[in-house]
Amino acid sequence: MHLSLSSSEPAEAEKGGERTLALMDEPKVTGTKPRTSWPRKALLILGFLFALAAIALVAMAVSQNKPLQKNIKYGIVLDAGSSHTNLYVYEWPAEKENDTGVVHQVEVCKVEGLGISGYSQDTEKAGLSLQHCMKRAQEVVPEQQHRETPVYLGATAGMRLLSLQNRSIADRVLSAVEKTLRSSPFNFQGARIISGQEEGAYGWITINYLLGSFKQPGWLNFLPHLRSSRGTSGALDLGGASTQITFVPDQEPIESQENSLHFRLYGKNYNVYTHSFLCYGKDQALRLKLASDLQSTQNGSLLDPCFHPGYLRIMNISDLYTNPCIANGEQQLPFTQLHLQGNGDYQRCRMTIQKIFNNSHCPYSSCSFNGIFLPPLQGEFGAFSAFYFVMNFLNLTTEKSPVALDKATSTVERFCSRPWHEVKAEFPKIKEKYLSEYCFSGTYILSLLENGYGFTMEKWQSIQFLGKIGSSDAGWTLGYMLNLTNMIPAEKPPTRPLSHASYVGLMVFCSLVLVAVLLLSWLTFHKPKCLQKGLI
Ligand SMILES: Nc1ccn([C@@H]2O[C@H](COP(=O)(O)OP(=O)(O)OP(=O)(O)O)[C@@H](O)[C@H]2O)c(=O)n1
Ligand SMILES: [Ca+2]
Repeated sequence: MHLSLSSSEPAEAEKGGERTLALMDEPKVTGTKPRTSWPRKALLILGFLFALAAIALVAMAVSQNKPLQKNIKYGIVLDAGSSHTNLYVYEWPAEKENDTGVVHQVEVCKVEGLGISGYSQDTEKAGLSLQHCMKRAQEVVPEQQHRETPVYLGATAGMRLLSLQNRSIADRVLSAVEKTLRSSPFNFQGARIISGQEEGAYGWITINYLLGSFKQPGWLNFLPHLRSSRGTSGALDLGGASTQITFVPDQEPIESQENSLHFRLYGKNYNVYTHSFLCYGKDQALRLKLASDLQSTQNGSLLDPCFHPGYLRIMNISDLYTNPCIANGEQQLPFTQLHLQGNGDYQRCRMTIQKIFNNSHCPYSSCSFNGIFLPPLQGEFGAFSAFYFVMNFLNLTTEKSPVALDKATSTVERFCSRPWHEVKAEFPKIKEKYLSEYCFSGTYILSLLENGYGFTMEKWQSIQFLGKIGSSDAGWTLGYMLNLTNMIPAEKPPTRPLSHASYVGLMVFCSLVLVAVLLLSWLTFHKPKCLQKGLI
C-alpha cells in the first residue's frame, strides 16, 4: 500500500514545488517497517504531557475542594404554642454562620400533652412536660457541645391569652418551664412570651431565609444596581389561638405604624407589613363562632353546619367562656351545656364564620377585618402551620402549581357533606379532635384568606402551602434563633464573586480553551510537515 501511494505521486509532484519538496523529504521506502518520524514522536510526547497535565489539574481541583472536617454548631428552640409545644434542634457549620441558608433543622420533638398555657391549674406540670424532649435533644447534640448550645423558649398566643387573663399564673407557668430548661446541660438563654408582631416577623424571616430570598448571587457584586431585584415571599401562619400575615407591600409608607417593621438584612432594607390576630387561630375562631351561634339558641342545642352530618359534641358553656377572646355573655345563658349536632353544610358554615369578621369600619385606605389596616397583597405567599396541616389533609397542597380556589372550595364542600361515621372509618389513625374539625378548619381557612385578606381567584394562586422547606419546618422558631444569635448580619459579608469550586472549574476550562486556540493557530499557520502530507 505504501508502495502504490509512492508510485502515484510523481504526477502530482509536478504540480507544485512545495509538494515536491515534501515528497523528497520522505524517508526512502525500503520495504522494511517505517520508523516513526520525529515530529510525530514530538506530538505523541506533547499529547501525553497534555493528558497528564489535564489529569493533574482535575485531580488537584477535586482534592482541593474536598469538604474539610466540619465544625458544627447547634441551637435549640422550643415553640410553646397554644395547642402544643415543639422542640427544634438546628445545626450549622461554624465557619459559615453568617451566610444565608446554612442553618437547618436536624430534629423536631413533639411534646406530649397540652400546650404550656393548658397547665394553668397545675403549673409545675408545664415544666415536667418538657423533660422527654429535652432528653431527646441531649441525644441529638454531641455531649461535648451541650454547654455551648443555646436553648430558647418562646411562648405564643396561648400564653398571651393566659397572661391577659391572669398574669401571675402565666408567670408561674414560665417559671416552671424555666426550671426544667435551666436544669438541662444546655446554655439556657430565656423563656418568654413573644409578641404577635415578633411571631409574624420571625415567620417571615424563617421562610425567606430557607427559600434563599435574601441570597444575592455572587455575580451581582459586579452589578450592584440589580441587587434589589429579587423579591421576598409573604408569610401566613395559622395557629390554634392566633394567625399572622406578614409581607413586603408595594405601597410605602405603611399607613399604620403598629403594623410596620423595618429590617436591614444582608445589606438590603425591607419595609415589612405584619399583623397578628389574637383569637383568630383555628381553635379560638371556632370558639368565637360557637359563642356567636349560641346567641340564637334557646335551649343549648345547636345544629352546626361546620361539622359532619351525624357528628355530636357536648361542651360545657363555662369552658367556652374561659378566656378573653369571648368577653361576656355567659351569665345571660339559661343553660350550662352546649349540645352540638353537625349537618355538614359548607355554604351555611361559611355564613356563620363570616359573622366573626367585623367589616363595619375601616379607618385606613383598606382593611382586612375588625378595622385592621391591610395594604394591597403583593407577591408570593408561603402558608404554614395549620394552613398546611388542614390543606394537606384535604389533598389541596401540591408541589407544582397551586390548586385553584374553586377546586379548593368544592373539595371542602364535598368533605363537609360526608357523614361522620364514614369519615371516621376512612381515617381511623387521625386524632378525633383534628379529624372532626377539618370541615370547620377548611371552611375557616377559605373564609379568612378569601374574605378576610382578599385572596380571591387570581391572588389565591400566589399562595403555596408549605410544611417544610428542605429539612426545616416552616414556622417562626428558626428566624427567632437567627436573630438572637446574630446570625443575620445587617450588611452583606464580603464575598468573592465565584465560589472556590466554580473558580477552579472556570480556570481549568479557560486554560484548556487557550491551549486549544494556541494549538489550532500553530497548526494553521505553521503546518508541521508531518501533517502537510495528510492535508493535501
Ligand atoms: N395534623 C394536625 C396538627 C395540628 N392541627 C391543629 O392545628 C392547629 C394549630 O396548630 P399549631 O400551628 O401547632 O398551633 P399552636 O402553635 O399550638 O398555636 P399558636 O401558634 O396560636 O400559639 C391546632 O388547632 C391543632 O389542633 C391539625 O388540625 N392537624
Ligand atoms: Ca404556632
